[in-house]
Amino acid sequence: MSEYPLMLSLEKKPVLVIGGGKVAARKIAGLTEAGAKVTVVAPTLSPPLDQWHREQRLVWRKKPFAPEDVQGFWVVVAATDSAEVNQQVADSVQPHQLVNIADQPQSGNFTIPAHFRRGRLTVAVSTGGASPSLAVRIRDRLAAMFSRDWADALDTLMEKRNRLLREPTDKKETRAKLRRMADEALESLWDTRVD
Ligand SMILES: C[C@@]1(CC(=O)O)C2=NC(=C\c3[nH]c(c(CCC(=O)O)c3CC(=O)O)Cc3[nH]c(c(CC(=O)O)c3CCC(=O)O)/C=C3\N/C(=C\2)[C@@H](CCC(=O)O)[C@]3(C)CC(=O)O)/[C@H]1CCC(=O)O
Ligand SMILES: NC(=O)c1ccc[n+]([C@@H]2O[C@H](COP(=O)([O-])OP(=O)(O)OC[C@H]3O[C@@H](n4cnc5c(N)ncnc54)[C@H](O)[C@@H]3O)[C@@H](O)[C@H]2O)c1
Repeated sequence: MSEYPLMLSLEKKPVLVIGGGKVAARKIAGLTEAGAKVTVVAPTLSPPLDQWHREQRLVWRKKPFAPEDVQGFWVVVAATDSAEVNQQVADSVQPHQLVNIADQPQSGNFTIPAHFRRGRLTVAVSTGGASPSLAVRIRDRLAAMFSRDWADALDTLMEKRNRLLREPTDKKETRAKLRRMADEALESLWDTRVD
């Protein structure tokens, strides 16, 4: 069976990260960028996470993981260096919780794809855990094909689209215009490489 790709709105949502090391820091960077309210359960924090804690960008519960810690969190990420603890996290969540297990993807119910952004454009690459290193390499090759100009172009497209959708014109005509706008953007920006 294949996985279902989705983009998750995490603004103000409580997210629990177990572990305070290198991998946890990367996940937390992405989560806070998405506006999540991150709580970390870990006996120790790496220097960057300790800094974020002092800046009150995360809540730190200084302790080893216990199964009841997952209660009340919509999203849970296990990123400790202990396979046993990570598996314990997977075993503690309820079926309605989203859980990512950094060292045993099949024990969780979501993984994080390698990705890059150009403003509102997100390009994500997943190998479903087959080779995270290959996903990163493919991501890097694709990223080189997308200049920074895509960000502005998408803002402009969104404005134009919203304006068009408000106009009381024929639906067919609107759709044709929207497609033409997309074609023009693609024509002018495709393969405008990053220097
Ligand atoms: C894309 C990215 C997103 C993110 O983590 O945010 C991500 N891994 C990244 C980095 C990275 N991963 C690894 C290294 C060290 C090796 C190296 O340097 O190559 C580095 C680099 C580093 O840590 O610096 C190795 C690794 N990864 C996993 C295992 C465990 C295992 O599979 O057993 C092992 C150890 C076994 C091995 O080596 O294979 C597991 C997972 N890693 C995934 C995603 C998910 C599947 C994605 C997919 O396949 O589509 C999945 C299943 C779970 C998850 O969702 O976490 C992020 C890109 C960062 C960026 O943007 O640059
Ligand atoms: N998914 C990925 O992208 C990816 C990439 C590389 C490695 N990994 C795997 O991720 C794991 C973490 O790697 P790392 O480099 O971040 O390790 P690390 O050594 O930098 O950090 C480990 C953290 O786990 C915490 N921890 C240990 N026991 C704990 C417990 N009982 N409760 C709560 N926290 C506890 C420690 O305090 C520490 O903060 C490893 O298992 C590694 O195999 C995953």
